[in-house]
Amino acid sequence: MTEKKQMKLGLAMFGAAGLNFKSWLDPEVHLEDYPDISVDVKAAQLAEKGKFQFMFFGDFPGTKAADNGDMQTMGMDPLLIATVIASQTKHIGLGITRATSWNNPYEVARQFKTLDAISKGRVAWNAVTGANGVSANAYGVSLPSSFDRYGKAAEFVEVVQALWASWGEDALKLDHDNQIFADYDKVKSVSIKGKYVETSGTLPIPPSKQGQPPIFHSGGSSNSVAFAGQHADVYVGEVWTIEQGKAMRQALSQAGVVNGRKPDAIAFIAGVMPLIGDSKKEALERHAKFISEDTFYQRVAHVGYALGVQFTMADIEKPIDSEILDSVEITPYSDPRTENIIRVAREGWTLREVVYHSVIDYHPAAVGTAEDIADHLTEWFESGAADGFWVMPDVYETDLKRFVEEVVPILQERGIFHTDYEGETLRENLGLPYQYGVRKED
Ligand SMILES: Cc1cc2nc3c(=O)[nH]c(=O)nc-3n(C[C@H](O)[C@H](O)[C@H](O)COP(=O)(O)O)c2cc1C
Repeated sequence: MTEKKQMKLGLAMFGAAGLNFKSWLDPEVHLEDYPDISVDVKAAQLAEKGKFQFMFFGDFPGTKAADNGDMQTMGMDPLLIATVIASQTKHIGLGITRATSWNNPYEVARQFKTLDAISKGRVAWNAVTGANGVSANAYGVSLPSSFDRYGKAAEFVEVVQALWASWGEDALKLDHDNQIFADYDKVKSVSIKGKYVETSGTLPIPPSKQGQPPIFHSGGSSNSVAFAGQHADVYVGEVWTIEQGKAMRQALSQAGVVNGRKPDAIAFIAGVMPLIGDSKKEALERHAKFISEDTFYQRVAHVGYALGVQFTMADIEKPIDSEILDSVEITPYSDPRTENIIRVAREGWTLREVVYHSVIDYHPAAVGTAEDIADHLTEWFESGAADGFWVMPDVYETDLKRFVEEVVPILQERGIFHTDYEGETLRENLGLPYQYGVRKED
């Protein structure tokens, strides 16, 4: 019997008590010592207990929370948080974002190879261009056009990978008899002068257990997909329907093939917000506690905008009229969340409950019992919409715990999620080939 394909799970980590900005208000969360690294470590250990293949750290330097009731996220540097987590875990991978638009490639190469070595091959670099002008300004630069962002990103990754390979794979000797630590003829200086970045020097760190970190990438535009085709092993993206997921996977596959790679070379990881409860209603009520009045009304307006109507207060406690839903025309300019809004609304929820389904968010929600959430993941995975999921629980202490204790066992029983780590390194656990230096061919 051939083994069923296995989904990958990654935990979204933004250096807070959960993905919801109000997660700090959950009675189970104790943040008297904010910022408190032990909260992040505990979430990582919980995800490792659930055999998540990786954690995914975002990075938005320079930004501050929008509302006095919101928790600040990513105030601290994710690379440093991940370093502490690496020392307190054994298996889970650590995918960390560092944008190419405002960082320096030598610095990135050095930090990631150091952490990859320390963690014995559990690190990935999420090489994003970054689209946030506030972050760029904090680094004293302004954000260039998409063309230049991706032009620079491609050069940046090649410089980083060339630096990673500047220590020859077999340069380390540790030969006590002949007192030879390393063959330094095999440690070569890299000299690259590109249009956007340049370097001249060596990075004297031997390969980690996985050679070097795999490349993750997150974006959405065609430039981003083309960049991934050449450089990425894993793509974390925003899609709201199974059809959108399938199209994204197909686009990534084609972008890889154009670059001489195998059709399944790039794993597509879709975001999902698991809203878990003993019933759908209860899950929605719980999630509603984390949405402020202001945000709620902004989202009502947004749903109206996507559907081409202006809702009034009288509409909020009623299901959305089916005539409105029938008349919506989806065009390339529609909000990409529109089809998901319509799908949820057709289930007969009130407008208030439709909003509580997180239809106006960065990623779709899976709502209900552990079984409902497992069904959502199974359906998306088995229909080819994603190779895995970037899981965003509202609160780690409560929602992640339930996900690990209740959803993961169902996926394991269905034979679509592993029951233990396959190997020691992140590459082994993601099924990615060993790589050292700039990619040549798969
Ligand atoms: C899932 C996901 C995670 C992202 N995380 C970050 C991040 O942590 N830091 C950042 O500066 N940008 C982040 N971005 C933004 C991307 O860098 C990208 O610039 C943005 O999505 C715009 O897409 P485009 O570059 O394809 O136009 C993320 C995007 C996605 C889809």
